[in-house]
Amino acid sequence: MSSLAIEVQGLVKRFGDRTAVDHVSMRVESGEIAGFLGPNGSGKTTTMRVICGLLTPDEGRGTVLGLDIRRDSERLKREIGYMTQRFSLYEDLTVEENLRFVAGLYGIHSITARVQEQLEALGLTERRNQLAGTLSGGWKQRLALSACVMHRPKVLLLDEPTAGVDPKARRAFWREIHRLSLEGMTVLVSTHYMDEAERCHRINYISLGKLIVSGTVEEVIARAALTTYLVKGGRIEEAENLLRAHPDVDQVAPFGATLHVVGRDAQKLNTAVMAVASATGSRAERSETSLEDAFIRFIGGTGDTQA
Ligand SMILES: Nc1ncnc2c1ncn2[C@@H]1O[C@H](COP(=O)(O)OP(=O)(O)OP(=O)(O)O)[C@@H](O)[C@H]1O
Repeated sequence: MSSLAIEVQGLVKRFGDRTAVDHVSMRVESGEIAGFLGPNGSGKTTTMRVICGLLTPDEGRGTVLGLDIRRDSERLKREIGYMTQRFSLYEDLTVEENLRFVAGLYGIHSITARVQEQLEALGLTERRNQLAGTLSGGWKQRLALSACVMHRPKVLLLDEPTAGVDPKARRAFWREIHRLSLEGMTVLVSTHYMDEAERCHRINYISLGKLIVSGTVEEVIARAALTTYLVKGGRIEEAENLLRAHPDVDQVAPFGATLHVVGRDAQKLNTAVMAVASATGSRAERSETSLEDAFIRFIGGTGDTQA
């Protein structure tokens, strides 16, 4: 079998006259954590639903674990774990009862042993008798993840699993994702958080239904071909206004008392930044371009204003 867990080509999904997914091709290697990023409404959820066989594409083809996403959709549903954005648990059941219920749905034979294993794997043992409704957001997500991998899927699709969860709980959640990946699970995860994108082996960026760029974080940043300066000190507000109005400057973003200044033409940006720094008594220094800068540049290229 190929080492590709997910391979889709030219996927198109329309809702009426709206094209939610527009000729998307994507490959995810086995055991890889692939990030799926893009503005709201750019087509991430729809693409995931097509990949797991819940929606039939209008055009295009694809395989997951060698299974055809159109023909083998019923088998696919058993091979894939899918955590939706609003994954719901039974709030008036305990953690353990929720897991036992899910194990029953999947027709798992030795439910007690499997549930015990899942409780331990996700650090939920101490909370096994707690009502799911009383868990914090982070623990609810861990329980949801636990439910989604109960049937030991080889591919896991996670749709914004950590939205609204605090940083500590997000970190714990990502430890689980990495653990599952080390065990050989392939993960496709959508997120709006840049730090989460950086935890992925590769990322895919979609805008207005079109896949704009795929690659490692370094490759994606390099593809944006941007130059970045940090400007600080002096009359910083005046510097910000001048830089914003400058034709050779593409982005100006304040981070505390520092301006993050980005441009496509390194030479012209250098000239612009140095002139403004000198006029306003500020200091300017070259800096690394961030993933966020790169994404904003890609959105600029597609005319999507939803970022
Ligand atoms: N069942 C549906 N019927 C009609 N339009 C839909 C349906 N599902 C999605 N859409 C539209 O398709 C587009 C893509 O939506 P989708 O939910 O896939 O985006 P997304 O990238 O997951 O967004 P978000 O980050 O907000 O979750 C949106 O314009 C959405 O309104």
